[in-house]
Amino acid sequence: MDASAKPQHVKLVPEITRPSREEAEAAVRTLIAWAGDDPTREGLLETPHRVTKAYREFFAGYGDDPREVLHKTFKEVGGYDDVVLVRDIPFSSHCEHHMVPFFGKVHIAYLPHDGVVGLSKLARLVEVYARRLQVQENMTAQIIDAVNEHLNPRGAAVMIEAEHMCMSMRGVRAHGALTITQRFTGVFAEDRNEQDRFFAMVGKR
Ligand SMILES: Nc1nc2c(ncn2[C@@H]2O[C@H](COP(=O)(O)OP(=O)(O)OP(=O)(O)O)[C@@H](O)[C@H]2O)c(=O)[nH]1
Ligand SMILES: [Zn+2]
Repeated sequence: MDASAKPQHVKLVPEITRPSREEAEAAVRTLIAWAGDDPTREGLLETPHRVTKAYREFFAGYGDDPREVLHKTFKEVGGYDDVVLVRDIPFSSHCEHHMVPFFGKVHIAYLPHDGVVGLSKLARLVEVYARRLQVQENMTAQIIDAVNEHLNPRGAAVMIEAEHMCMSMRGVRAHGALTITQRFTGVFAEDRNEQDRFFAMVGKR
């Protein structure tokens, strides 16, 4: 869809002035030199172009609207109102502190109130927020807030398990350390049994 055709509510982050492609490529050349290499050598000549192209993909989530992902619900579900859980949704994102990847799995559960959403949409919702500069806690909160706002469930639960490259490739070099964040709302927050059921379904007990 043409970006200009998107509705106003797409503007999820404050307006920023996006630099031109040429300016972004010049910045990549600067970083190559900062790394200690020669941006004019043959193997690196096209790299700034590739990097700016890759950035469009890595950070495509800024142009995505969770409302568009979750607006369509299905009500003919035979009265089904028990938990719907999609677990092990793979994601990769970039930490906003170092701009290096963190990646792992997201588990999302909700107790339907007024219809259900297409299962793929929960994975699409993860992409909306993963393809931005992130911290894991914020991504956890944003996902559950979107589920609550757009599906109005009786309860929701989100857990993210991720490895942060800024903690393994550099800095403390804690290879394999896993960060787990979780958030419960509604029935999941109030009822320990529902939380336990969630943990059992994601294989955490
Ligand atoms: N809470 C949280 N911290 C994160 C996340 N991603 C990266 N970090 C942390 O952000 C912190 C930034 O700390 P600073 O002291 O400002 O930066 P630094 O000197 O590069 O820190 P070190 O990684 O300890 O070398 C580090 O502790 C990272 O591990 C995240 O998703 N959530
Ligand atoms: Zn980091």
